[in-house]
Amino acid sequence: MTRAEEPGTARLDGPEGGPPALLVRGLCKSFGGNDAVRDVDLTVAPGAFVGLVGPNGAGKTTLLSMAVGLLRPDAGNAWVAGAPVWPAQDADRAKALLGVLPDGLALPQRLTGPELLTYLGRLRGLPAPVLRSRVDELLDVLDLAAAGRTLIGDYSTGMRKKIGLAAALLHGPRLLVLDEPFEAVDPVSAAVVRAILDGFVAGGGTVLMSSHAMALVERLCDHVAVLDRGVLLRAGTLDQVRSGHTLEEAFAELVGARPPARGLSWFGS
Ligand SMILES: Nc1ncnc2c1ncn2[C@@H]1O[C@H](COP(=O)(O)OP(=O)(O)OP(=O)(O)O)[C@@H](O)[C@H]1O
Repeated sequence: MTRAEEPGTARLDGPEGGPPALLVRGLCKSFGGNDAVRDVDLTVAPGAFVGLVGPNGAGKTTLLSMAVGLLRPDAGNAWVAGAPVWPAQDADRAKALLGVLPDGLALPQRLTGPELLTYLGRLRGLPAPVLRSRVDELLDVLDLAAAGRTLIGDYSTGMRKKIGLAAALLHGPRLLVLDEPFEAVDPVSAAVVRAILDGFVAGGGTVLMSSHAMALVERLCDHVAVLDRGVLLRAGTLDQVRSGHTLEEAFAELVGARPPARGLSWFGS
């Protein structure tokens, strides 16, 4: 069954069968009295490609961070293919299934891209020949091979995003959770990333990604979730959420009135 539901709860279904790729129940987080995420429920079925959209400050990063084990929730939990994300000491199975590209990823500045991936692959216990060939392939496909001797501290923003994505993909996860994966990525690399993600979903993987790029979400995702002020306003298939409009129009309608667009007074005539 695929349907859009009431605010605060949503199912995002793909093919039937098995536990959800990601189950979120009652996630809440507040910072100093500001409710960043309010009691969010979300069910993402295996094989779904979900776009999480919302205005600046809507709570997307906070929600994704709690769902993957990077930020402790005030309440609620998440499960990856039935494996709990919280408490942290019970999250080994969930983390093995997860590939994460966090917002503002803190990367070791004094390692090169190949060193970082090799280090992470060893931590994940990948056999040496498998690790070597995956590192080479990822660097090649993401156009980072030529920068093999460059320290990550000297990477551009887009290169950092790509090495972060490579790190998320390295161990062959079943669920990718990506915070703004296309931010600062050049158009040629973006096409590569799109192809990687399409192939990942075609192979049975599941993607949940946040983005502000509505056209990109419409092009890539089969499901959309709209978050505003910490509340999940709507979730469902792309067509359900768009309901006959463009996603941008539907989004503007859902998140409601904002101050009207206007120029700056000191530039106006
Ligand atoms: N560590 C923090 N300390 C205090 N407030 C925070 C913290 N992290 C997030 N917030 C607040 O929580 C709310 C949600 O922030 P969040 O970064 O999750 O939004 P977002 O939807 O990802 O925004 P954007 O699209 O601008 O990246 C905002 O009001 C933000 O100021």
